[in-house]
Amino acid sequence: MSRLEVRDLVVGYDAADVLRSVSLDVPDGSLLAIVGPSGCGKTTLLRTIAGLVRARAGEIRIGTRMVTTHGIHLAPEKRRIGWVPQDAALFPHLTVAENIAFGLPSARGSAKSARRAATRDDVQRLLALVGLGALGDRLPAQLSGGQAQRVALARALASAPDVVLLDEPFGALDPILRADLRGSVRELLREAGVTGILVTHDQAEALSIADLVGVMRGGELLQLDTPEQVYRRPATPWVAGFVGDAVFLPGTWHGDEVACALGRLPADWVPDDAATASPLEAPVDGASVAVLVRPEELALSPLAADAEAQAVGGPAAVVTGVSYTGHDAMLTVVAGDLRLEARVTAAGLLPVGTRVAVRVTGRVLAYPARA
Ligand SMILES: Nc1ncnc2c1ncn2[C@@H]1O[C@H](COP(=O)(O)OP(=O)(O)OP(=O)(O)O)[C@@H](O)[C@H]1O
Repeated sequence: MSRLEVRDLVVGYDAADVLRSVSLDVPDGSLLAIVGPSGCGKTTLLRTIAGLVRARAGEIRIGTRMVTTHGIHLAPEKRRIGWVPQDAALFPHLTVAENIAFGLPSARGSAKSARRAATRDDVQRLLALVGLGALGDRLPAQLSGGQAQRVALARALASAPDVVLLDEPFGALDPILRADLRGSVRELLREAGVTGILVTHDQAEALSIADLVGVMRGGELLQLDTPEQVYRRPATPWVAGFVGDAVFLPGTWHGDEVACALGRLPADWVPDDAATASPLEAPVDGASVAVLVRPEELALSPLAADAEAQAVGGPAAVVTGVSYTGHDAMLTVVAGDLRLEARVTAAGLLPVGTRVAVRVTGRVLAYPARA
């Protein structure tokens, strides 16, 4: 178990840099999930930490060991890092137990040694840990996708790594298996006490299983925070839209309130560069801002007439669409030029055509308005 620190990492394959000064810190035994659009550099980050790609600049430290810095590039096999790829990548001619034994340092990457080691207690313990105690003699072709991923995790843990890197480990699985496996992988990593980085395309997955979430775009890490902070206080409007549904309204700043189409709302200011700017640097009164409202922050109350809407204080609107998902539903609500998405529980479902008053619950966030 070890802390992982990355400082000002710059990586490129050809002329252009693919990672641009990425810094992150994953405490001992924590799981960091990295999300970001395709091509933003997630896999490159994992490959560089693993030592498979050389950095142009920056440092990587695992515990007290510096594994990458100017003039130093520790070989991948010496980094004490386990790797779980998207497709499990098991050896087809080795049994489950032999595949796991292959990861033992004593097997030294040899199939012959792995066959000999397959009956060892530590292999049996790893098999039990990933819930496959009865399947040690099976070949990979006789496993389901989820079972194969568990074997890949056990093989990665066999070397007693300080850090495990998981590159889209659930990507090829169906949604039910995926949900089931991600819960158990989180528990297994915790039990093994290993620090982990998980790359995923699934924002909900990142928010639900990780201790920390890193949001990348164009080779930069835009935010590294707890899942709650990333969702509740995104560093930029782009992050807000990437990690969840977001409505942005134009507004003006007035002290700790904004005025926008949904009325005058209590608001917190999020400066352009949340990491460095002082929170005191709020805009001047009357300055234009972009107001973030999440769909679940909109409360809808059905109305009998326009007069009632005015009494409630919010704009009168009408429900024009319903997207039902079982436990909740997304309602499209239109008020004049304003089009909003509001998330309601199944019990709060309103039919198309219902006239409603719209109210914002809680504080909203205000970002610098983009020209
Ligand atoms: N071996 C390589 N040689 C040259 N360019 C590469 C190489 N591997 C990746 N790239 C480029 O580096 C950039 C980042 O790729 P990377 O695979 O790290 O992104 P990613 O965020 O993991 O993408 P995805 O989500 O699609 O897997 C992309 O523009 C990609 O084309």
